[in-house]
Amino acid sequence: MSSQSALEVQDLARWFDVSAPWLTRVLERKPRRILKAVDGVSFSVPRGSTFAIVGESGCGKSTIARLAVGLHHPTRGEMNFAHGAGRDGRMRAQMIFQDPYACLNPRWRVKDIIAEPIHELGLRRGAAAVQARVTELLGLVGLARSDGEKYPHSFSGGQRQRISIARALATEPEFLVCDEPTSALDVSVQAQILNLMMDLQREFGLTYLLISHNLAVVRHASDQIAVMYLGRIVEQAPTEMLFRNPQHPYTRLLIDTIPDLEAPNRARQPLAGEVPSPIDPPSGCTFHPRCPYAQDICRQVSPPMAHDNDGRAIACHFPLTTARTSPLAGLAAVSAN
Ligand SMILES: Nc1ncnc2c1ncn2[C@@H]1O[C@H](COP(=O)(O)OP(=O)(O)OP(=O)(O)O)[C@@H](O)[C@H]1O
Repeated sequence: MSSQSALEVQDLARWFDVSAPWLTRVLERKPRRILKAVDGVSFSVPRGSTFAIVGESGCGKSTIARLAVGLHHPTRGEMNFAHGAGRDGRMRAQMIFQDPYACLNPRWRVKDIIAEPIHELGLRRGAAAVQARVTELLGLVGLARSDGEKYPHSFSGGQRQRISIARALATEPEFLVCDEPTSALDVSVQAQILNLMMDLQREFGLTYLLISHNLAVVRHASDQIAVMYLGRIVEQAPTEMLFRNPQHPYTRLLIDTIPDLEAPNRARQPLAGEVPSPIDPPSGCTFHPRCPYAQDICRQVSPPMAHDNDGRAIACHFPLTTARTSPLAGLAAVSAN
């Protein structure tokens, strides 16, 4: 494992057995059904950086987040953190969820919620030291000492997310897995929480795995983006490269769904159709039924992942080259006639 990496993921897969119960299967002659939520994903996350995973609902993002914090075990492949379990035997990866309210005990005061992991892990000795640390953590996330006396229901969604960040920081993590941390929040509050996360990253050298269905949300917060479709990464690149020159048709279509204030009249191809079921995925390239460029080979052969020297990886038989980034717009213009 490279000393620069905080996390290396190699050929990671997580399958779920979604078959009917055994007796039903035998009596009704139903086949076993396997859902490949994540199927052969590889990436590495440099220390102190933010690696975002984006894609539509059901593509496997949350399953990767859960694998990262040990809530799922891989069916195949590996996920290695640089720090391992740490010298003190504890994992330094913590998770921040979409719905902070569901993760905060409603009967506990905020100061007790934040103090619990400090006490559990023995990170401070004595009530005064724990209390001082709680006050420090509240300050770090922009809350007042007096907020510690209140219960979670007294806070807005954004403030609750600040509380769950403080609780995560209480464990002194090196790695935070953030699963849709802002999607339950108003747009203005989303930016505040993302800015807070970026400030904390700079201050403590944290590494983030940021999961989102929304490319616009991760654009300013991430260093690299992996775009997932039906359990696989279809394109991965440094953030600005991905936005400037998306090469997978799916990435291009996702970018086209972002309202663009600078070019509101730009021709766009809508992202048509639903994500197919991962229980019975399409043959070949699983994106082919929705792809404007699909040809016979796309229906038959799954494209391998190709890496270039600039840090881009892409799995597509017909990547959009720079000269070809506008045919989608061309198609839209043709279909409008
Ligand atoms: N425990 C499970 N048992 C069976 N299927 C599961 C389980 N967890 C996830 N899945 C399925 O795996 C696929 C990927 O789910 P996952 O939650 O990882 O996707 P996602 O991209 O995070 O979507 P969303 O944004 O809707 O959560 C989905 O089809 C989902 O129904």
